[in-house]
Amino acid sequence: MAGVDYLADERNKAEFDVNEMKIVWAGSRHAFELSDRISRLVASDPAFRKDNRPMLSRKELFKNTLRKTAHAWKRINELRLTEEEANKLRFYVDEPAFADLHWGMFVPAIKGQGTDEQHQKWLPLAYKMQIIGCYAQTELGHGSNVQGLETTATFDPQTDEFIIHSPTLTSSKWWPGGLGKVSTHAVVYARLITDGKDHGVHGFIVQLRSLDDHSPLPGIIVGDIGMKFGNGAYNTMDNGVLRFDHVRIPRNQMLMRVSQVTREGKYKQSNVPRQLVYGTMVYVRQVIVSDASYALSRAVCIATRYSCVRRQFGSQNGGAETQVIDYKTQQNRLFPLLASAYAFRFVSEWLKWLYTDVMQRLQANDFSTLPEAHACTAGLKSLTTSATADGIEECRKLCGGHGYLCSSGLPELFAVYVPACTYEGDNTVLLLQVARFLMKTVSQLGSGKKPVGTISYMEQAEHLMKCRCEVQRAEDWLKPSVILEVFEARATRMSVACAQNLSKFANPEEGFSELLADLVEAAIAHCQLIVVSKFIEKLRQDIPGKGVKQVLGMLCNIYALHILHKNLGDFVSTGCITSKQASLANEQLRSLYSQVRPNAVALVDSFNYTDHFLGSVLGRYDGNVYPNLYEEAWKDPLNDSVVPDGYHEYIRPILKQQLRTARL
Ligand SMILES: CCCCCCC/C=C/C(=O)SCCNC(=O)CCNC(=O)[C@H](O)C(C)(C)COP(=O)(O)OP(=O)(O)OC[C@H]1O[C@@H](n2cnc3c(N)ncnc32)[C@H](O)[C@@H]1OP(=O)(O)O
Ligand SMILES: Cc1cc2nc3c(=O)[nH]c(=O)nc-3n(C[C@H](O)[C@H](O)[C@H](O)COP(=O)(O)OP(=O)(O)OC[C@H]3O[C@@H](n4cnc5c(N)ncnc54)[C@H](O)[C@@H]3O)c2cc1C
Repeated sequence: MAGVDYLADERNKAEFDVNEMKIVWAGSRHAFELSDRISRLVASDPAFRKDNRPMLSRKELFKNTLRKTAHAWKRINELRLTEEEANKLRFYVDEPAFADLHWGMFVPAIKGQGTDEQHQKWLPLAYKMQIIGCYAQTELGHGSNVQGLETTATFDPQTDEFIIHSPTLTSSKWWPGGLGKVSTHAVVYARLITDGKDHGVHGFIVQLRSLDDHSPLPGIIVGDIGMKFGNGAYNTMDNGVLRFDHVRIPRNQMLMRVSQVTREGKYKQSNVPRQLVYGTMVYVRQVIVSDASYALSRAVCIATRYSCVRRQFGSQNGGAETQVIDYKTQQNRLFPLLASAYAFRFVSEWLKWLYTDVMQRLQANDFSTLPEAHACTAGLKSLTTSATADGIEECRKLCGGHGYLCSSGLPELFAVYVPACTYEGDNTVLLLQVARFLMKTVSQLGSGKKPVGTISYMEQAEHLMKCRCEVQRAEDWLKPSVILEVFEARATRMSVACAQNLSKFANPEEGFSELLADLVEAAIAHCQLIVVSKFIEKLRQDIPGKGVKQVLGMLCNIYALHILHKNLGDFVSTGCITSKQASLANEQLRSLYSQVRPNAVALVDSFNYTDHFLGSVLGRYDGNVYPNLYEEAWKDPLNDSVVPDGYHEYIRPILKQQLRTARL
C-alpha cells in the first residue's frame, strides 16, 4: 500500500494555509528553506540512520556517534556549509555528541570571555576542529553553587603560569559533556588565587590530551562517568570526570575579558560586571528554550497523528470506531501541548532577539539590561524545559501502550530530553534567581526607578493589585487585553505577597529561605505571563496566509486559558478572577478545542519534520502505522531465532521438571 496517505482526510480538513504556517514556524522563508533542505539531506543519507540505537551496547553506541560526527563534519566541509547550515545539520542528525559542547559551549565561552588576542589564537583552531573542547564547570561536590567550586588556579610569578589543581575528591570535575573520551581541551572553571588571595571563580583554557596520541597529559586523570538514564538516549555523550594534579598552564590561558592577572601577579578587573563569567550559561539557556519548542513539537506531532489513526469504542452498526483524538479528554491533554509548542517557539524567537540586543549593548559598555536577560533566560529555560519534559511523557501516555515501544520514538525522546531540567542550571535554582529579580523590582516600586522590559507591568502595580476581571460571558475570554490583565494581576499579587511576607523577617536571607516555595510559584507566574504576552505580541504582527493568524489566535487562547485552568488556585485566591469566571474560561476552552480539532494534523505538519527526524512509527507522515509497527517488531534481535538462546539451559529444564512432577 506504498504511497497511500492515511491521514489525507485529516489534511483536507485544514482551514489554513499549511505552507505559510511552515514559514511562521521556521521564523522566515529563508529559515524554512534552509531547514527543509538540510533535513532532507540528513534523512536521505544512510550514514545518519538512527533506528538501531536502542539495541546497541554503550561502546557500540558511542563509537557509532563518533562515526556519525566525523561523517557530519566531512559533509559540512565537502558541501562548504555555512555556520547556520552546519548547526541545522547537527540538529537534524539528532544524536547528542561531544560536538554539541564544542560548538555550543567551548567556542562561546572563548568568544564571550576571551580577549581579542585569545580569540585570534584559539578560535581558528576550534573552528577547524584542530582542537576539540568542552565546558568543565560542575564538580562532584558542587554544581548549582558555582561560587562553591573547589578547583584552584594558583598563579606562580616565578614561571608566569597557573597551577591547576583538584585539592579534594569533591573538586573532581564531574558531568562535562565531551570530556570523558574526546575533548583535547576544556574551559575549566577554577578559583583564581594570586599571592594567597582567592578572587573567586574564573575560566581557564586547559589542554587535557595529547594532540598526537590522545593520551591524557601529565597530571591529568580523565574518564567517563558511566551509564545514564535510558538505553541509547544521552549515552551517546561521554560525560566525564577530570582531576588535576598541579597541572601548569601559561598565564595567557586565563580567559581575561572580565579580569586579568598581570605578569607581576596583580589581579585587575575590567569595567564589566563579574557576572559575565557566567555569560556562556546565559547564551546556552536561551538556546535551550528554542530546543524545548522543537522537542515538544516532535512529541506532539507523533501523538497528534497517532491519535487520528487510533480508533477505540463507539462503532455503530459495524462501522469504524471513534478516532481517539475526538475524545474531549484526549483534546484536553493534547491541544494545550500543541499550543505550548507554538508558544515556546515564539517566546524563544523573542528571547533570541533579547539576547542579541544585550550582547550589542555589552559591546557598548551598557550593562543595564543584563539582570533582565539573566532573569528571562533562567526563568524561561526552567518553565519551558519542565513543561516539555512533562509534555513528552504525556504524549507517550496519549499513545497508549504503543507509546511505550521504542519504535514510537517517545521513550528515547523523553530520556534524552529530561536532563534539560537539570543541566545548565537546576530548574528550581533558576526560578529562585527570577524570584530574586522580582523581589528587587518590588522593593524599588515607588523609588522612582521605572521597571522596564518584561517587568514593566509592575509599573501599574497599584492598579493590578485591585483590578477586577470584566469577563461576563465565555467569549470575553478571547480578548487579549482581558487575558493580559489577569495574568499581570496574578503575577503582581503573588510577587507583592512574597515581598510583604519577606518584610516580616528581620533577616532578609532567612526570610527568603523560609519562603522559597512561594517565591518559586511567583517566579513561575511571572514566566507564564512572559510566554502569554509574547504570543499575543506575535499575533499583533502582520502574518500572511489564509487562516494562519486565526488558527494561531486559537492556540494562543488555548495556551493562556489552559494555564489559567491549571493554576486556578492562584488566580482565584489572589482575587484576580471569580469561580464563575473560571468556569466560563473552561467553557471557552472546550469550544476552542472543537475549533482546533480539524486543523490538528495540519498544525503538526507545519513543523515540517521528516520521518527520519521524528523517528517514530506512530508519527509517520502517511499514518500507515499498523503494518509498520508489525514489521518493526520482527526486526528485534530477540526474533532472530524462533527458539531463544537460553532455551536449553533455562526453559527446557523447568518444563521437564514440571512434567515429572505432574506424573507423580
Ligand atoms: C547548546 C549546547 C548543548 C546543550 C548541552 C548542555 C550541557 C550542559 C551544560 C551545563 O550544565 S554547564 C554547567 C551549568 N551550571 C549551571 O547552570 C550552574 C547554575 N548556577 C548558577 O548559575 C549560579 O551559581 C547561580 C545559581 C546563578 C548563583 O550564582 P551566585 O551565587 O554567583 O549568584 P548570586 O549570589 O545568587 O547572585 C549574584 C548576582 O549575580 C546575578 N547573576 C547570577 N547569575 C547571573 C548570570 N548568569 N548573568 C547575569 N547575572 C547573574 C544574580 O542575579 C545576582 O544579582 P543581584 O541580585 O546581586 O543583582
Ligand atoms: C546530562 C547532563 C549534562 C551536563 N553537562 C555539563 C557540562 O557540559 N558541563 C558542566 O560543567 N556541567 C554539566 N552538567 C552539570 C549540571 O550543570 C548540574 O548537574 C546542574 O547545574 C545541577 O547541579 P547539581 O547537579 O549540583 O544539582 P544540586 O544543586 O545538587 O541539586 C540537587 C537538588 O537540590 C536542590 N537545590 C540546590 N540548591 C538549592 C537552593 N539554593 N535552593 C533550593 N533548592 C536547591 C535542587 O533543586 C535539586 O532538587 C550536566 C548535567 C547533566 C545531567
